[in-house]
Amino acid sequence: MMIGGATARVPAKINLHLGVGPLRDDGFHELSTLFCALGMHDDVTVRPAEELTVTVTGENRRAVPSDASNLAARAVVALADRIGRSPDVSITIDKHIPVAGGMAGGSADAAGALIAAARLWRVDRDQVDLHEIAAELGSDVPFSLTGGAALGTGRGEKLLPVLHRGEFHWVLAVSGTGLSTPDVYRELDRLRAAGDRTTDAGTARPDGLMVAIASGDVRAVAPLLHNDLQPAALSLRPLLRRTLRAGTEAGALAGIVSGSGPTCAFLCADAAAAVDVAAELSGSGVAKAVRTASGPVAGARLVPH
Ligand SMILES: C[C@@](CO)(OP(=O)(O)O)[C@H](O)COP(=O)(O)OP(=O)(O)OC[C@H]1O[C@@H](n2ccc(N)nc2=O)[C@H](O)[C@@H]1O
Ligand SMILES: Nc1ncnc2c1ncn2[C@@H]1O[C@H](COP(=O)(O)OP(=O)(O)O)[C@@H](O)[C@H]1O
Repeated sequence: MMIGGATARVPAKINLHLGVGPLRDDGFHELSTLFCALGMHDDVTVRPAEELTVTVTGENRRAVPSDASNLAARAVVALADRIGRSPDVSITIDKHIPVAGGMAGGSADAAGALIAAARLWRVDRDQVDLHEIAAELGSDVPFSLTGGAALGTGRGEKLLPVLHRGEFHWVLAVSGTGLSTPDVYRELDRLRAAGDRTTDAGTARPDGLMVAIASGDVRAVAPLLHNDLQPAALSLRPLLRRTLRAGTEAGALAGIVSGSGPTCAFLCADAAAAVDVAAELSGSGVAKAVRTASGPVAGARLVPH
């Protein structure tokens, strides 16, 4: 039977802990990070076509490339190369994850394209290791495939599932313009070269936070959120200090820059508190858009047509 198309739904991520070690010879930094997948998704649909095309729809479609540089297109080409077939498909991305926001939106689309194309082409996933292809596409792509909560090491591509209980409720303050991930890592290197490393977690494992996540106790989790990239993101975008302050003043338990930023993520006591914090932040004018989302949620998965 010929399949007409396949759609994958893929979550955004935040880093509950992002410890950045030294710059490696390959240009990446050694990480110790605790990823958490959030209930904010892109949908990626792959259909048979005469040539490889990318169409982007949805509220965050602007600034997403629709040529071969799109990470979803690169994912399809990588899988086609691996199994020795033509990559000619049409890819449609329904984009809801902020672009260049530190929430792994491009990685989500790559992971979605991989599992959707694998389904369309009936790839035997016991024979073809999608995780390995994902890691070649980007450091965050393997986590977009697996989702949940996971400890990421290496450059972020080596994953260990982390025990978690219950749901945590977040408010996301989204900026109008993104930050480039390499620029933020470079800024961290510059700040480190200039001296102060006292707040750096480096590659130590976040054991206390892992215990807190397993307990499901949001008040134990809140004070342990940490991001070594935050000073670099704040250095490039000083106005984010105001956003972080506004979130905690609005009643969040804690606020943190998400990954390389500029999205700020606020942990709230429960779902009702998240709605209140979101309403207050929306009125404060410190963000282009304010969203709520909870997690951990599942990683990339196929959805019925
Ligand atoms: C910072 C994080 C935190 O999860 O994500 P975002 O917040 O951007 O989503 C990740 O480390 C981003 O992962 P990802 O966006 O997949 O990065 P990649 O495409 O692999 O690498 C882009 C560039 O980021 C820098 N990079 C990335 C990962 C890493 N461990 N060290 C690095 O120095 C390098 O300059 C690299 O060339
Ligand atoms: N499918 C995609 N979705 C979003 N951005 C993409 C995609 N493919 C390529 N890009 C490029 O990747 C850059 C980083 O985007 P994104 O993955 O959303 O951010 P981040 O690395 O901060 O999580 C964007 O500026 C864009 O040019």
